[in-house]
Amino acid sequence: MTDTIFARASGAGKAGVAVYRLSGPDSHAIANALVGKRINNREAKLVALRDPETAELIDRGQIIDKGLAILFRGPKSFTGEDVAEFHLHGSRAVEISLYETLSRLGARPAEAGEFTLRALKNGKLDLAQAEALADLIDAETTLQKKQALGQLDGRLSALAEGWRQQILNVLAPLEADIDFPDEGDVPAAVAANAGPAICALKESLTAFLDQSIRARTIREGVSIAVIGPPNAGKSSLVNALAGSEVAIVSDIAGTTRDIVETRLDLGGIVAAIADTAGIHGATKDKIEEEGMRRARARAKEADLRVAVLDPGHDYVSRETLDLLRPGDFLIWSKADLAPAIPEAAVPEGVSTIMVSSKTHSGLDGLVSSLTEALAGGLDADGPALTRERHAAAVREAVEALTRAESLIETAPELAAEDARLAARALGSITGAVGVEDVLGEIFSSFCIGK
Ligand SMILES: Nc1nc2c(ncn2[C@@H]2O[C@H](COP(=O)(O)OP(=O)(O)OP(=O)(O)O)[C@@H](O)[C@H]2O)c(=O)[nH]1
Ligand SMILES: [K+]
Ligand SMILES: [Mg+2]
Repeated sequence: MTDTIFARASGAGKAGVAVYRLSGPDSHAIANALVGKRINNREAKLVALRDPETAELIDRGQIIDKGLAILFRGPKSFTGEDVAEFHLHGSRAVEISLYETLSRLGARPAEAGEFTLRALKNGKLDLAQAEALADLIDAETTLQKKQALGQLDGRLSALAEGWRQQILNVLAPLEADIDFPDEGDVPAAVAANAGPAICALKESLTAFLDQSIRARTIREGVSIAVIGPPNAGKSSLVNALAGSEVAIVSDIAGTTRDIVETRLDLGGIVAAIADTAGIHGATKDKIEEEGMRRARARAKEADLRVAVLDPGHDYVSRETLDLLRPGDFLIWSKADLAPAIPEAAVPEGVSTIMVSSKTHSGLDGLVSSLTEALAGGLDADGPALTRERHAAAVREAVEALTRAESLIETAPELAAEDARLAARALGSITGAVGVEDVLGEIFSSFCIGK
């Protein structure tokens, strides 16, 4: 027997309206008892909620609150079970007395993600869609929202299911031949058909994996490290990009010691941009040394590096330039002072831009170049392997198909087994097979009430 669960579905804290949700076999009986009469299915009704045990007392009991009640009869509800929703005032006191009463009437507080888990178990959405729901709730940029909505619509699910079906189609004649062999081994015709089909699918999976790596940046965001010698204008640039004074700026070399991180929305990509300590030769200052160590480490692990050099300096920091990789940026700072750009051997594939953090000249150009580098050509609408879990499943399928391909002529039973493994791996994307063990992990990242 399933429990009846409840939680606040809207955000915590004081609010004009808060939405509470009950799901489970007793949810309608409990709702009707609170309201003191039967509520019709899918009809929003303004009601007073009372604790039924005190309702008979003087003054017809204390009301919990007045608000809207809506019932959804399963399976036509979010969870697929009977669901009741109350739209009450977002007050701590109302919440406390509602929770007390609901608990006494036999419902229990929901665990994180439990509503969605029930929806999954009742086939209202699959695992990729449940993940998309979490992504939609977490979405900070329009691009993230677009991607999550597409995934929620079942675009990845349809693709993964299609691949799995293709494998099953190849597998069926192969298995038939293994189970009922006319001759000793698989007829050449079956192997001749299955081989190319497996190979073609393997190729499309591999291509999809490659293209999906960038799509993940929409969901996960990217990290940018701003690096350069002391006083180059790194903190000033980060402040200009962020539009606020996130880092201390001064004319004293060595102002920034710790890494100062802030978030930017670059064309829908969430970028965590890190200001770092100035990198230069050796120092006797232990704190400065540690700052430089952190700066170099951050430069190495960031997705993109923006080096800042002051053209007015009488040297060009080779140490900084050596940290750059193709696709990174080199900013000549303090453009308003209009110094001549020194002759520096710029590493290959690095774009150079002149910027003044004081007058903001060149700043828009930098923002659009960064945006183009990160979000250019990204298709948020298409299906994508937005999580490592999806990519791992596809990689596993590719490996199994590669083995199947090589075994199809010599050991068809083993080839069939590998093809089954590949189908299983792809099925785990939507949760069609073998996901029980990961469910806990996925749903624990949900908020209570989702
Ligand atoms: N005129 C002008 N001055 C700038 C510009 N950018 C930075 N400065 C000045 O350059 C000095 C150093 O700037 P910061 O932003 O602190 O430099 P930094 O690279 O973060 O320095 P450290 O943290 O010490 O490594 C300050 O006096 C800034 O006002 C600019 O675009 N134009
Ligand atoms: K400084
Ligand atoms: Mg600084």
